[in-house]
Amino acid sequence: MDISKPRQTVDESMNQLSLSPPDKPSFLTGTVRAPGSYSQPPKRALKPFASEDIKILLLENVNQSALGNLKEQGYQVEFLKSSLSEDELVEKIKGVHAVGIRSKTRLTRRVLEAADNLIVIGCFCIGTNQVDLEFAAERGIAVFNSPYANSRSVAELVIGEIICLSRQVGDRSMEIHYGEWNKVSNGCWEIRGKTLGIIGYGHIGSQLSVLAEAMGLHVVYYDVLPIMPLGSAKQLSSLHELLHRADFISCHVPASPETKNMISNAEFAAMKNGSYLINASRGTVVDIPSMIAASKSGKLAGAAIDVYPAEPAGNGKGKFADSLNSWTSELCSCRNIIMTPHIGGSTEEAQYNIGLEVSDALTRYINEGNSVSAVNFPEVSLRSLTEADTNVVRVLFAHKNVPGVLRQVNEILVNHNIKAQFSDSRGEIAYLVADISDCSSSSLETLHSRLESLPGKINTRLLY
Ligand SMILES: NC(=O)C1=CN([C@@H]2O[C@H](COP(=O)(O)OP(=O)(O)OC[C@H]3O[C@@H](n4cnc5c(N)ncnc54)[C@H](O)[C@@H]3O)[C@@H](O)[C@H]2O)C=CC1
Ligand SMILES: O=C(O)C(=O)COP(=O)(O)O
Repeated sequence: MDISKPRQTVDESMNQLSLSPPDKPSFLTGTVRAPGSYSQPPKRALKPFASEDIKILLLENVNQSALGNLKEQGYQVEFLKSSLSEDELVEKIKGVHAVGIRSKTRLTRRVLEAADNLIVIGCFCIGTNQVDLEFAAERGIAVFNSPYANSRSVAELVIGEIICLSRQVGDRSMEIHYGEWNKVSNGCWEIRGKTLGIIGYGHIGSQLSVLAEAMGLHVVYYDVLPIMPLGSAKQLSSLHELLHRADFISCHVPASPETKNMISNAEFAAMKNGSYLINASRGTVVDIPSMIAASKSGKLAGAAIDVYPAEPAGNGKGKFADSLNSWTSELCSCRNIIMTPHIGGSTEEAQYNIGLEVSDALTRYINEGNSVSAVNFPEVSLRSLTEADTNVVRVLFAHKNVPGVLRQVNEILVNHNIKAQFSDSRGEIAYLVADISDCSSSSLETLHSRLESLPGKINTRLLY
């Protein structure tokens, strides 16, 4: 069903709202859950449609906290443990209103073109490089993520890896698993007094900085933005200077054209002999064949890699092989290389919190049109309606950011009392939310079709 179109009339909806419990249908009785405030009088649950008609597709084993949260809303939720290929998604996404993914699932232009009902995407992770954000916005699809719920988990893993690399724990552990006793101190160091170079001093890089200083490391960092140092850390003006000074180098930049292969032959050449590299950001950031060469030449004393240019869609034996990345066996043969299967953010705490945060964002957007914290869309929020706001309809109108559209919209809304209105734009896209009163059922149908007929329209939703 097309959720953008009014299904029940306002009068019917109001009648249902006036029922008293326990007769009131469950999808109309609850108050809309929003983080933080529960103001008086109680919020009125806006529903554009019966909740059971909302279809949500959750991929990549998103945490059960999200599943519970979304099911509580009455939505139909399909839950899959692994990711899907582009071809599979093109079929699967048809009729879906919201999709939840993690870092693996690629929502390409082709997938989004096939998404006939999609209004919102939830990335249950930090990175959003796997989604065509610009095209999603052009289609009026808002994208949300969890900007820092797993930052601490990544920073802690990196701290552990710095010590493990420095003491060659990975190699010693592997040897003893195969029966070899190899008690050595050669090339094993304390980390105290060594220098950590952090590339990308954002949420994760800065957390790492604090933990590292507490362990006695000196911290230097490089970032394209001027960022206030924490503790005694020092920002350097060039990547080259960082490579030249650091004993340990850890990458915490997003995937972008600028960061693609940012650590390659020239950068390995600029590093100190016997330095260590850690990459728990994105697989595109480090050129692995160059890293293998640096490891074999002794330039690198060790490395810890959590992310890869190609990663398997789901768990399973034999999936991380040369067929995925041609250099896999060569990498596995290098000494003192710790390899982990993209687990930087995979802790119970992080996943539970991400599940709640992103499912809340999806629910707020579906139920109230609230786009605050969207990563690709104008951020607009109106106060929640209360039980006292009877006969009020919320209009959600995404449109092209060109002159004259707002005037045309207001010409359509002019026959109603506009109780509240807020509009904002982001690049080519604008988004208007308006609460209007005095809507009869017939005017609602007309309102919807008139807004839909405007030339600048991207999509229209009415909540009532
Ligand atoms: N391994 C894992 O499981 C996880 C990996 N990640 C990855 O870590 C990345 C970083 O995460 P956050 O710290 O939360 O991101 P963030 O956005 O808070 O910080 C990134 C920093 O990199 C800087 N930066 C961007 N381009 C740069 C360049 N060319 N050179 C130098 N600095 C540059 C930015 O100015 C920013 O300060 C994410 O984009 C994600 O790809 C995030 C969470 C878990
Ligand atoms: O948060 C991120 O960007 C990550 O890389 C973690 O991704 P994941 O949820 O483990 O697929």
